[in-house]
Amino acid sequence: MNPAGRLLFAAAATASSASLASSFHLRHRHLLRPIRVLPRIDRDHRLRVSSSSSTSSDDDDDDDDARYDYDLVVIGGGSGGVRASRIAAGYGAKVALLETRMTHGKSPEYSAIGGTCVNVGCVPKKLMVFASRYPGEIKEMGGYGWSGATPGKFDWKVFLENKNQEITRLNNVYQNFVLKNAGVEVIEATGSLRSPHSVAVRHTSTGETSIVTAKNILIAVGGWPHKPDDVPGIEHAITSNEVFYLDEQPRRIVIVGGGFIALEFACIMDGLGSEVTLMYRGDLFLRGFDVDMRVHLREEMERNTNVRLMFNTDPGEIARMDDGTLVVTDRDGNRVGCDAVMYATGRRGKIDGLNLDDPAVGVSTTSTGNFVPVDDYSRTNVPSVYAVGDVTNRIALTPVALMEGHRLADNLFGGKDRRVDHEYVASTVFTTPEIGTVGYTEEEAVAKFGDIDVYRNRFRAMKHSFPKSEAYSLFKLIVETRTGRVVGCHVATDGAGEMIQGVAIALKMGATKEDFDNTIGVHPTSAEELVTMRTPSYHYRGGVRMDKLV
Ligand SMILES: Cc1cc2nc3c(=O)[nH]c(=O)nc-3n(C[C@H](O)[C@H](O)[C@H](O)COP(=O)(O)OP(=O)(O)OC[C@H]3O[C@@H](n4cnc5c(N)ncnc54)[C@H](O)[C@@H]3O)c2cc1C
Ligand SMILES: NC(=O)c1ccc[n+]([C@@H]2O[C@H](COP(=O)([O-])OP(=O)(O)OC[C@H]3O[C@@H](n4cnc5c(N)ncnc54)[C@H](O)[C@@H]3O)[C@@H](O)[C@H]2O)c1
Repeated sequence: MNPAGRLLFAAAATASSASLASSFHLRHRHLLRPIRVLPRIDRDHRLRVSSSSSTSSDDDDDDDDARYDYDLVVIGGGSGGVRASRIAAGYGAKVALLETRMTHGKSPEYSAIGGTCVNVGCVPKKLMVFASRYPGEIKEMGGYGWSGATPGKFDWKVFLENKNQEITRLNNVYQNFVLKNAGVEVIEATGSLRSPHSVAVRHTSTGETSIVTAKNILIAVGGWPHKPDDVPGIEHAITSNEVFYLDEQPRRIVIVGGGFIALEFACIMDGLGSEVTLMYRGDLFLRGFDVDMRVHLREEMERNTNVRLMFNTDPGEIARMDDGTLVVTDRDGNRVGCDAVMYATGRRGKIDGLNLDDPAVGVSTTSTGNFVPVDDYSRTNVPSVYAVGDVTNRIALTPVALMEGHRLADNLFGGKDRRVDHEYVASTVFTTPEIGTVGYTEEEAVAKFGDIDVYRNRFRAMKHSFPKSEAYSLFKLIVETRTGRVVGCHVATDGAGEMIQGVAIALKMGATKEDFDNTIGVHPTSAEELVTMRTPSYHYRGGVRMDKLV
């Protein structure tokens, strides 16, 4: 199971998405009702009512569609919201999408059209990953015969300026091409629910609020970084939102957390030349990932980065000094001086202000985490209100939000019946090396299947071997013995993200180890290891590890 999903679905610690889904159904039986698939909508056939002058009533007669201003109002212009509205409009639905800002920036929102991923997530993060890897490349050049190369000096301001230009370009593409061309009405406004069929629209430019009505409402507001509130001085700490807009590169940074964001930024900031201390409260970071991969990454980071790894520790206090620097004192009294403290301690649904708990709205939320629970069709407990993406606390990844939004639009307006499918979702932690993963970890597979065969190889890739760098790759395949099916693949290597995408297709199709064996490799690559590991490294029978079968 995808680690992100596994963590998020911790309560439903079952091993397949089918069982995840059924456990979800048991817990949320009250949410379930038969899905009603609508016929394709004839765009020109419908009565259109100006959004500002609407007087539509809110009672629940679904058949009288014409009295609503829109077929669909989407709150939140991120991955899930953009995809749902674009596809819905493509089917002919009248769609309005509300997003608080059209341009990213250092503002209370940080995000803008395109959502977290585009503005303060995947995209700027990946640009920073690219920037951070040049020094490593240059270090190895000597082995290849280049002399005199040095990485020079990283200019944070230049990078940020270029990054900001790129994100502004993407904001424009989303607003003026992706959505406009699809026929979606994009409104720069903040939405909140007034009833199951009406949304208050607070326009960002004027501050004025109007009410629009919709046959269907989609909550796609995403998430927001969460900082614990029991640490004195926590107000001095930044999150991933702010790190993309810091005026200066912190010379020393303390990063708190042990998940995707903490690990990625530890490697990024190290590569860019900051002194990094990673504080993680557990024994080993990336909980939920295959244990071998976690250990391997720790070893690689210890050997090849300057990141100071502090486990079993948590900040007890953050204090600002007279000179503006910060001191983090951990719960054991260790003091670490720095210029910035970044918390990457998880994210919560951004539902504040959505008015969901108003009795006139009545959308259920979780008691912790500000999430909106939904079923396999992304339905909330209120028939006309749906939710997709991070706010639903399923798997917090962009492609998952895209799939959820797409399927919802297919169901509502495309005459289809498509449940969301969270099985075999691949993901990658963009550390150096990257950790790519799809399917079950070794630990999960043993617990679920009892009998498994594990193929494992640790090696030095040709690129690093030649300059004699101490950088290693680790590849693992987890095979269910009974069926021969490959149920998990985990790779720690350069380009793991590019590699794991292809493997995910094979696993999704149910590929067996024999299928992998019958596949001819691409030579010379690291990826060919996936089809050349012929002998199991060890086995489990009845849940017991055996180095050799007897
Ligand atoms: C630092 C970081 C790095 C990441 N890297 C990756 C990665 O490499 N790969 C990956 O797959 N995922 C990554 N993610 C996760 C990914 O960004 C999210 O899973 C994805 O953006 C979720 O999409 P969404 O549609 O649920 O919400 P979002 O993309 O968060 O979009 C929600 C939008 O709604 C707007 N909004 C909120 N409330 C309102 C309101 N009331 N009215 C109007 N608008 C509102 C917000 O401004 C926001 O733009 C990363 C996340 C972070 C924080
Ligand atoms: N490459 C990617 O695909 C990518 C990158 C970044 C983020 N994401 C998505 O965004 C989500 C959020 O990322 P994240 O890293 O913030 O969350 P996360 O859930 O991955 O990690 C949170 C970490 O914070 C720790 N933590 C939680 N509360 C704490 C506390 N009070 N004190 C100390 N530590 C605490 C947890 O133990 C965990 O290690 C991820 O789960 C992932 O789905 C994906």
